[in-house]
Amino acid sequence: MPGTTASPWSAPTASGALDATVRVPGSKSITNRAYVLAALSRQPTLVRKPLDSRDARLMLGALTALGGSADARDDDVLIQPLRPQGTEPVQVALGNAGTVARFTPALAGLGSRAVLFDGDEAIRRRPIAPLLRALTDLGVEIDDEGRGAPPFTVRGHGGITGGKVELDSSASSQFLSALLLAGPSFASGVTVRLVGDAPPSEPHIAMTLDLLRRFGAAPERSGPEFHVPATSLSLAEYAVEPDLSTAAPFAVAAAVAGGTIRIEGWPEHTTQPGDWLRSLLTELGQRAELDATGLTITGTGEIPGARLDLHEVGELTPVVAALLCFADGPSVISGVAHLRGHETDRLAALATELSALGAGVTETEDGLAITPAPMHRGLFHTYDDHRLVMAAAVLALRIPGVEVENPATVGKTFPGFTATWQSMVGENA
Ligand SMILES: O=C(O)C1=C[C@@H](OP(=O)(O)O)[C@@H](O)[C@H](O)C1
Ligand SMILES: C=C(OP(=O)(O)O)C(=O)O
Repeated sequence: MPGTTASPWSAPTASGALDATVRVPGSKSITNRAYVLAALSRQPTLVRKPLDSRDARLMLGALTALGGSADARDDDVLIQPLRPQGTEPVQVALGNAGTVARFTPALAGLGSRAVLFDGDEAIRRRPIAPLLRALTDLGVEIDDEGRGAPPFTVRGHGGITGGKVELDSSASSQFLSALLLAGPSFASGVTVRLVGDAPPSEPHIAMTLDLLRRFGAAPERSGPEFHVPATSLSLAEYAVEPDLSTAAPFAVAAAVAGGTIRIEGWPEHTTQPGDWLRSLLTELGQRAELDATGLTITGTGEIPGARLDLHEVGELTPVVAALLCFADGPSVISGVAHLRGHETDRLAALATELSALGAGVTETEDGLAITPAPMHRGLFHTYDDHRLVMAAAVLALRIPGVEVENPATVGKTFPGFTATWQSMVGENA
């Protein structure tokens, strides 16, 4: 069984209706995009209130290895542009961060070194071959010994010509985002023509285009074709929004336990997929009110079954699946076959762990079928997946005695999760 030998976390059960205000850290997806674009800019960028977590630190480590630098200033981080110097080989540690694994190889192609990319066992199993093929087609020299997966070496030759390329981004939207983020720095820009099934996670593609525009690029999209002209990027300062996918377990907590949860700083306009939770919760009969200070969710504790296509918001699946275990009828989640290539095979992990606690959960070809049933205490395995820790916390609100294995793995995106969760429920951390 995956995981570490650290003690499990006894996740708290709600003793009554919830009443709490919570603040979640910065968005992983925005932070790591802002860091990449800042490193590719011609002048330093002050990234305000970025996420500080394992994935964000891995991104800073990668940029430092590639010739950039980052200085923490209170809650902010000043990123210096990449100044690749020297020719000796370096290494980039990927951990299990999809954004680092997918976004940084192109940056190595812009430098003049051999850069070895490798990380956790799990990242070696996650899809990346279509991206490596597209980078190769754009003139980047990559040696992966035919694996199409880490470990692989990018041999930089001082720049990337760029131009037109075909890409199958159906296994992960991050392949497309990777080419678009680096595109302004290619000599001829980049034109990506998507082939194969549509990429998942459409909001994350919109996020990439939004961030590119803020840094001065002019991406264009026409059906399956994306064009990013060569541009000199720059943005003096950029403030990161709170992470709405990290906010997801807090947002659904009021629906599960009843009561009111306020999430500070929920943006009024955003490209984050987590914003879809407002319409989901409303559709499920809860109240979600957004104003300039944040989002207030008032829940009933009663949840109807639902049929949900989560193709665009796949990373919310673990928390939504946990929520639907408390519905008053069956539910079906579809459109998320690609979750088999996330931090772990999330469909298998959720079917196994939710069933082990008593729910009727089975895998379908592209999702989960959930038949609620009385659930009971037990150890919830987390497969080194932060979002499984969050899903288990949601279950524990109504099931006494849920023990969460390896809670520290939540540090991928929110190192303070268990303490914040306990204070939301009214327990001392
Ligand atoms: O670009 C991004 O920041 C992300 C895109 C999505 O990846 P997939 O398209 O691989 O699901 C999402 O699940 C991941 O958590 C973050
Ligand atoms: C899929 C996820 O992460 P990654 O950025 O590693 O792809 C996630 O956070 O749910």
